[in-house]
Amino acid sequence: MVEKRKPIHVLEAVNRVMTRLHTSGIEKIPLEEAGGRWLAEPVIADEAVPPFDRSPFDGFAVRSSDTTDASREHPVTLRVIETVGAGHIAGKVPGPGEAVRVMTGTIMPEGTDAIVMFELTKEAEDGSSMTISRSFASDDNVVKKGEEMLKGDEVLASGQRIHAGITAALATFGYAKVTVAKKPRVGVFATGTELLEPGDKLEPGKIRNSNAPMVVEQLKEAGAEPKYFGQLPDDFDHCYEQVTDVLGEVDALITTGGVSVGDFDFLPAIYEKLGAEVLFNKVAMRPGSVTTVAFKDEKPLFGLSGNPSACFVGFELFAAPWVKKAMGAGKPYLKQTKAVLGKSFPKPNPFTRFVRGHASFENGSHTVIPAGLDKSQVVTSLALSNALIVLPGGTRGFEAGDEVDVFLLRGDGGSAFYEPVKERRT
Ligand SMILES: Nc1nc2c(c(=O)[nH]1)N[C@H]1C(S)=C(S)[C@@H](COP(=O)(O)OP(=O)(O)OC[C@H]3O[C@@H](n4cnc5c(N)ncnc54)[C@H](O)[C@@H]3O)O[C@H]1N2
Ligand code: MOO
Ligand SMILES: [Mg+2]
Repeated sequence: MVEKRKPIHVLEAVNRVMTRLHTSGIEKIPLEEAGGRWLAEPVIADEAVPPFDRSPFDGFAVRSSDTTDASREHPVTLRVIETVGAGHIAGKVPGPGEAVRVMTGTIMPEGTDAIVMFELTKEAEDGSSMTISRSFASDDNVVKKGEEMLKGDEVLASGQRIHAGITAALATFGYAKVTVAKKPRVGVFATGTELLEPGDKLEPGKIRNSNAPMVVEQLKEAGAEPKYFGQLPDDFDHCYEQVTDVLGEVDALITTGGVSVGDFDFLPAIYEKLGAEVLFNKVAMRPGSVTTVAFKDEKPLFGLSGNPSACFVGFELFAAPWVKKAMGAGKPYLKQTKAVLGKSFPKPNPFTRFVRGHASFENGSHTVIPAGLDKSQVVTSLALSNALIVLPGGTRGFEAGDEVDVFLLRGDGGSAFYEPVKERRT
């Protein structure tokens, strides 16, 4: 007699996984390796930025009081006493009627309080003087110390994913090493006697393993350190032995296939023999209803479906946010938005459906259309998708023009929480 599983809502399933302890520990890594990781501590300005008053132009540093009477009719000529480039400090202090030639980024010479760009001056052939025909006030064209940040300011809160702009801020404030959460090591097994590797020639009854390379890639996108342990045939003893063998080496383990109720679906029995705590083994969603998550000694075991689209969705909903939270992400979930359905989806479903779709942002509105065949077994729709369209379960389908919830795949910023979509429409 086949076991009857009780489906739980997606939100409940997500919460059961995400409320478990997430610890990978922290480490300090070189700035140049920190891209894609999450800040485990806030970035604090170690100094003001800019750290000194400086010139924003190639021009002349002047004493504004010398220019008060300058006009087109009565130009003022100042003696140029020195030339200073960025990184150098003026050696002389200009007196009345004197100016210093400075380049962009140069610290303001002592005694000067305004910058006149070259284009507004007339220089003597020999460079010994220059003439201006308008007045300048104190601080005109001076970039002031601390204009951008003051010493001790919080520049960035922790929990943000490090991109090029954050790298620039880290470099500015002297973070040659950056404190980040350690990458969780996540093991991957593909189960199924029918599986061949991508380089193999097809044989009757066999298919190429697409789940393992896909999940490894999803893990990389999520920022984890994937470790692919290979394929396992549908043999209980062999699978059990392999799973127990590798558990010590990883922080989490993902398997694909073998989680349903078939005669050779051994994952449920493996969880039982391991004494793992099964959080759920049926979710009210399509695809991926058989997705199972169990914990063995605080290590999650993600039993993803063998069907490629179900495997993909199960990863994005449960494994990816766990990985990101373990890595210190403040916003571990897929980015969520609303979009207009560009094409009708007439098939009703009692469960929430995550349709692989293509979202585009044009003329100020988001439109999303289903990508390819919407079946759990389908692989190619995944290649065309950049979004999951969330269609709540109910008794009728959806029409073009309906507003729908959308999860954006591979987006840079995520959401802080898994927003409960209506799980059932009436
Ligand atoms: N009696 C029932 N049968 C099934 C149910 C059910 O509720 N009652 N659920 C169906 C649903 S929904 C899904 S989804 C699948 C899930 O099956 P498993 O997770 O146990 O996966 P397998 O049986 O091992 O494989 C399913 C399917 O996927 C192919 N596969 C497996 N691994 C890979 C891989 N690495 N790369 C590409 N394709 C893979 C496999 O050949 C099968 O065709 O169960 C339904 N059945
Ligand atoms: O769990 Mo299956 O993927 O719903 O189709
Ligand atoms: Mg099966």
